[in-house]
Amino acid sequence: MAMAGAEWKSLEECLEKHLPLPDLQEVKRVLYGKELRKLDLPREAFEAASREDFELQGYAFEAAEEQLRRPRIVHVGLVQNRTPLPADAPVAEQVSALHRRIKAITEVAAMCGVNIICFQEAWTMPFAFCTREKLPWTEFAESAEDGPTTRFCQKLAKNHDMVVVSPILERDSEHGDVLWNTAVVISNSGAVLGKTRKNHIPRVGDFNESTYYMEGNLGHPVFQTQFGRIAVNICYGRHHPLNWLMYSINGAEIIFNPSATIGALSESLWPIEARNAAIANHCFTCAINRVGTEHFPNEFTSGDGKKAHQDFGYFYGSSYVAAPDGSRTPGLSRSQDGLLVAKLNLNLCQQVNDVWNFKMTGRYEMYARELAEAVKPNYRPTIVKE
Ligand SMILES: NC(=O)NCCC(=O)O
Repeated sequence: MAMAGAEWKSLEECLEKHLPLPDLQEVKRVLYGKELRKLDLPREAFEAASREDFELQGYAFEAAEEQLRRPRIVHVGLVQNRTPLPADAPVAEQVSALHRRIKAITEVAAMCGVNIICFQEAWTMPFAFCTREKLPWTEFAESAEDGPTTRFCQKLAKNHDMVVVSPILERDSEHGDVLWNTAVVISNSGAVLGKTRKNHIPRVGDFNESTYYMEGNLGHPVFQTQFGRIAVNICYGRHHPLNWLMYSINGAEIIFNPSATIGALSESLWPIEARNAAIANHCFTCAINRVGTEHFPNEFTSGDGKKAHQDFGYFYGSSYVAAPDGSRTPGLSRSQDGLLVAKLNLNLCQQVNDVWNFKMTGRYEMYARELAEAVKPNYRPTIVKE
């Protein structure tokens, strides 16, 4: 089956080009829950985005007014980007170029009043795990606590009074120098609030990440920020409903899903999974994917009998935000760097919870009991036969 690259800009652009207005409105109602109000972002922000050659979009999710609680408004920023330098450029130069790119995008986010910004998975490097080679890719790993990227993000956070979620390749020197796929959460004060690790490591296609790091060992931490309680479900974790659930059980109101995924594998799943998680868990979810094709110096095979190749496939961007009522923003483009700003009213989480009651009707105790049995080596599935 044909798989579009950069030439197919987005589902939204395609629908808008081809559907008559009344049909378009109905299609948007079904695809996006409802049409969200566009945010009135500052003109200078659009000018800067255009100068820096990235897309800027902004949408608002509304909630009903309450008598006892004031609206709990937070602006989130989702960043998707290409790697500016080729993968065979010197490591330090690639990292610096990415720092410069992210600084420019974060400055525009600040103009738009963003309170919490999240970058894409392993944002300081090409997604080189397909290669199964160690050097030079392991040289991109850094300390989560005081590596150069964390120090860079601390400055961004403090300068812009913004919480920064920075997904990196971590080297943990306190524990045998091992690598992890980690997101560092930096408070708007500039302090490192903590870190969380990718719980599910893919073993699909060219996602050979298990060659580099193990499943995370930090559980499902939720970070209390000045702007709300946040969690980070890194990439492949989005296929695991219980992973989303555990962040929600720990109180997450916004779950970020920084990702790196390609069209041939997951593009039809992408619009469903984070949106479904927002619905199922009465929270907001923010799905972020990188953009473009990354070429590697050496050929690698995919273990499928096909010819060796030097790229992973096409990272299709399409980052979006979904709300607990099932509504969602349109996606950013499939082909361009971008910043998506979303204004959330966190009161919506409890409002939807009170209507749909998934937290109340969830049979967690029954699942816990049954799962505890099911994972035992001598378990026999409950199948009733004639
Ligand atoms: N980065 C990552 O875990 N990708 C796996 C593929 C996918 O989840 O779509």
